[in-house]
Amino acid sequence: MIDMLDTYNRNINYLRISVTDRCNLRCRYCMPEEGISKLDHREILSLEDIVRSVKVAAGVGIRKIRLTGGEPLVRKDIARLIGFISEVPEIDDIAMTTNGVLFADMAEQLKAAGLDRVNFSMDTMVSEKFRYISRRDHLADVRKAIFKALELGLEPVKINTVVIRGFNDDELLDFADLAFDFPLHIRFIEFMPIGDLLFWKKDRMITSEQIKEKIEQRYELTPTKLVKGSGPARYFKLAGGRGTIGFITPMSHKFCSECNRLRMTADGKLRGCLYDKREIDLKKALQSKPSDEDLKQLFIEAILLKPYEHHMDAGWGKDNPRKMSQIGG
Ligand SMILES: Nc1nc2c(ncn2[C@@H]2O[C@H](COP(=O)(O)OP(=O)(O)OP(=O)(O)O)[C@@H](O)[C@H]2O)c(=O)[nH]1
Ligand SMILES: C[S@@+](CC[C@H](N)C(=O)[O-])C[C@H]1O[C@@H](n2cnc3c(N)ncnc32)[C@H](O)[C@@H]1O
Ligand code: SF4
Ligand code: SF4
Repeated sequence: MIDMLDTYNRNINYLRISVTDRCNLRCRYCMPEEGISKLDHREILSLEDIVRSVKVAAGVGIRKIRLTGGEPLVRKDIARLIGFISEVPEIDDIAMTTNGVLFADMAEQLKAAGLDRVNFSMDTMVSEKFRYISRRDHLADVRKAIFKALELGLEPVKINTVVIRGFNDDELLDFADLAFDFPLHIRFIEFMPIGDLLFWKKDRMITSEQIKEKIEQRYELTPTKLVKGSGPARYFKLAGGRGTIGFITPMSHKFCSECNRLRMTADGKLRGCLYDKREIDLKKALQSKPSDEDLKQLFIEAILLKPYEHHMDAGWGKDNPRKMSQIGG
């Protein structure tokens, strides 16, 4: 098995696949109320194309796959896709990032297909606030999903919470309590200026330092490296508690020097960085009956295109056509 290093000597072993740009929520920071122009069925990668791409990617060092979206669970053949990916011998971790709305009823099927673990997004634990931020009434389904994942042992079970001043910064201790009471890993994410910035304001962003200070009013925090994962979060144990809290700090402390990832969009573009609009057109290549070696070269090209770091300060740019839901986070 090979390791693939990029231009800056980083080992790229993690592929995030956005399987659809559709979603059953409309989070204000991610999607407008009317949704986004939905890709036609023919424009998105087929199940076969995704599986073939994963096999090729495994040949250039990819070991971890994360399925994301849009909302990955609205893609009809998602369990079959997981089943096929789990047969690729080099892949040792299949994870998903989901809003959880459809998860509880599908959980057994997903686990049986080979899903190893799940990260749920939940920004608030208050029903009216959930309705406000996601423009839909599904908090109860998300909670049910989280406990179902725990029951099935899809561990570690993580929760992604984008912290937004004036919206959920009054709930930080409630989230910490949740991690104290249950074996859950709550990750506070710094709000990023991505997409059409409909909800973004600089003063809505709270740094992880500020969040940590607030939590230390109630809990003693000790760093831990024991939470399985491939992402940038830094974790802390809560003295006496069952879970952990984590911080994802794209704004206050870039983690690009440890970047290990590549992204594939639903319409088949390889993207070297969340924030870099340059893309490699895998879908177009797939239409011309390429050899595996041809495809492999495209993956290598995308890896070598990875920038040293993001330039969020320079802004998203009007010519950057994608929104967060079309990249997958
Ligand atoms: N700037 C930046 N933010 C990222 C990157 N990867 C993840 N994030 C942020 O962190 C959030 C959570 O990521 P997840 O989809 O849960 O995946 P992960 O943290 O890589 O997953 P683990 O393997 O469980 O550690 C994303 O939605 C983004 O907001 C990245 O490469 N760059
Ligand atoms: C784009 S969603 C896709 C997967 C799935 N629909 C979900 O919500 O988990 C992935 C993650 O991106 C996060 N996200 C979206 N916009 C963001 C922003 N501007 N800043 C930080 N995180 C963001 C969401 O909170 C979610 O955890
Ligand atoms: S963050 Fe996830 S759940 Fe919310 S609108 Fe975006 S894709 Fe959908
Ligand atoms: S912003 Fe780009 S370079 Fe930095 S960690 Fe994320 S994907 Fe990697």
